[in-house]
Amino acid sequence: MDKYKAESILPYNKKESKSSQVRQMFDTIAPTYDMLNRMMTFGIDKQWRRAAMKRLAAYRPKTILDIATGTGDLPLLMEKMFSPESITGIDLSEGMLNIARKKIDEYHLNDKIKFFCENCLSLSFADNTFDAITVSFGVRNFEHLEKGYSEMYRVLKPGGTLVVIEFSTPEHFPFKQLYRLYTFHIIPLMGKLFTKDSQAYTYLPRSIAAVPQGEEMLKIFHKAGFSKTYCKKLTFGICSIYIGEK
Ligand SMILES: C[S@@+](CC[C@H](N)C(=O)[O-])C[C@H]1O[C@@H](n2cnc3c(N)ncnc32)[C@H](O)[C@@H]1O
Repeated sequence: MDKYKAESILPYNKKESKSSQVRQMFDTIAPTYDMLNRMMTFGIDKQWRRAAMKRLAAYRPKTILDIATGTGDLPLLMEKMFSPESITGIDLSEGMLNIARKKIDEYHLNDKIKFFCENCLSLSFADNTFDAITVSFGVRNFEHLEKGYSEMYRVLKPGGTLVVIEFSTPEHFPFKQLYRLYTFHIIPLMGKLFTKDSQAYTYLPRSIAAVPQGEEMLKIFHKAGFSKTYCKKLTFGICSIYIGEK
């Protein structure tokens, strides 16, 4: 398996595994995660998720696995937009999942949306289980990107769809320069002011800068077995949607 730069970008130290550090980081920032997300993206993250789910809705999936589900925003949006038969959300962080569970309780969706704590590098589901898999803002945190994608391929049904939403970096002047200034200077400052974990918001721009983008990301899709792949850039290239089929 190839190694990717994003895999060596760690939140805290060199000793523990990336999965363990990522879990610790999200457990710590979970209480302020939603609020800071909205603030840092000026609420545009909601539009990015909606744009991606519009594309997924066209495939009419009935059973969906949302990987790195976090506080559960994507399952709730899917339920609202096209109401599939069932949605399973998995995440490494119990802290994030507890917030997701509270939201599902509030909306009385416990029968339809289920959350489990697991690492997506070794999923507990049988081969060919889901019609679709979604991952929003999760893949840059994976310890092994190729392992993550090959597990997704394994549990997806033949003909099933994978939709990945991930940050990317604008390539052209002046957005490239403005974006760098914003992510490397303003975001860490906000993180310091509003969370107990200032390192989490220096990890964010470093991990975005290192994650494979565009064609490079699609190459990893192909390596895992996905076909009919494409990438759509949003908002000057700040966010990208990647789609592939099994
Ligand atoms: C930036 S949050 C995104 C949450 C949510 N998908 C969203 O759109 O807001 C990234 C999430 O990925 C989870 N995560 C990272 N690596 C993971 C892995 N290997 N397996 C499962 N979850 C993982 C983290 O715990 C965290 O909740």
